[in-house]
Amino acid sequence: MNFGERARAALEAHGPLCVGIDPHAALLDAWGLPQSGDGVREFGLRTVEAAAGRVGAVKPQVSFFERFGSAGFAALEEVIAAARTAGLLVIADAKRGDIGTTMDAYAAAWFMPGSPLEADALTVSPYLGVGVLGGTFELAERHGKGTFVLAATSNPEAAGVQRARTASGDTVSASVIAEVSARNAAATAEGEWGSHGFVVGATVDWADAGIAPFSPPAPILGPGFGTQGAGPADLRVRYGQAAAQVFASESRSILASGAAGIADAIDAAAAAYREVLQHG
Ligand SMILES: O=c1ccn([C@@H]2O[C@H](COP(=O)(O)O)[C@@H](O)[C@H]2O)c(=O)[nH]1
Repeated sequence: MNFGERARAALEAHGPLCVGIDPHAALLDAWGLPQSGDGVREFGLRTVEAAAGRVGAVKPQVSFFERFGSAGFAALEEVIAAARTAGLLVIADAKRGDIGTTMDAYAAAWFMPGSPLEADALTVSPYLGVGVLGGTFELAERHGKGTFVLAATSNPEAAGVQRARTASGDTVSASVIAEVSARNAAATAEGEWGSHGFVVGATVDWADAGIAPFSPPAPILGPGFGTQGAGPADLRVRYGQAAAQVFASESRSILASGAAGIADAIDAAAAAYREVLQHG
């Protein structure tokens, strides 16, 4: 099964909630864990244990592991492996973007079967040109992996770059979506979801971003829920017809409940998103 279809199956089985694994320094303190590789390992493994069976996907934020160097990366390897063993889709949020030959090495790190950091999908930046992602797309497709391309990110600072107009008059966000959609169409059988999804923040006004109407046959990663201000109702308000395609990503809002409360927090949030999908 390609990644697009695996994402679709996960969304159908579990609903939209995607649990972010972001071991901020303050959260490590609140969880009573050390500021070290051991701390982020324990934080990640406890989050995975709580998420398993409750949601379809987790999104480890690589930066919070990277700050502990090799110990942090060793911890991340364990967290990713535990999540995948538990049947969770792992979306590695590393936002890789570089020239094509360098991207190929990133793709090998995150997609090659047996690689220490093997994940199911990776966030990638198209801002060196969508063309640099060709080798990454190809390796992902070959191994049933996927990408989430930064199209319209949740942060307000993105507007200046992403809402700018290209020579055709489209916004940069819209042109990224069009280029990646063309790749999906060429690489995917009729009726299947493509393996290259889009990051479209839950805080983004689609008319302003020039991306409405937008309902691609591909998954959407929607950060911006929870601490950044969007709530479950924004699944319909923001994503409209594409609501059922969205992994609604929450990190701090769930992780703040602590190790003792995280399972209940995930249950409550997951139910709230499913309710919006079922009853509007
Ligand atoms: O547009 C984007 C893309 C990625 N992110 C990442 O998602 C989480 C959000 O964390 P919260 O605690 O739920 O706010 C974090 O890892 C970001 O790097 C994003 O926020 N916006």
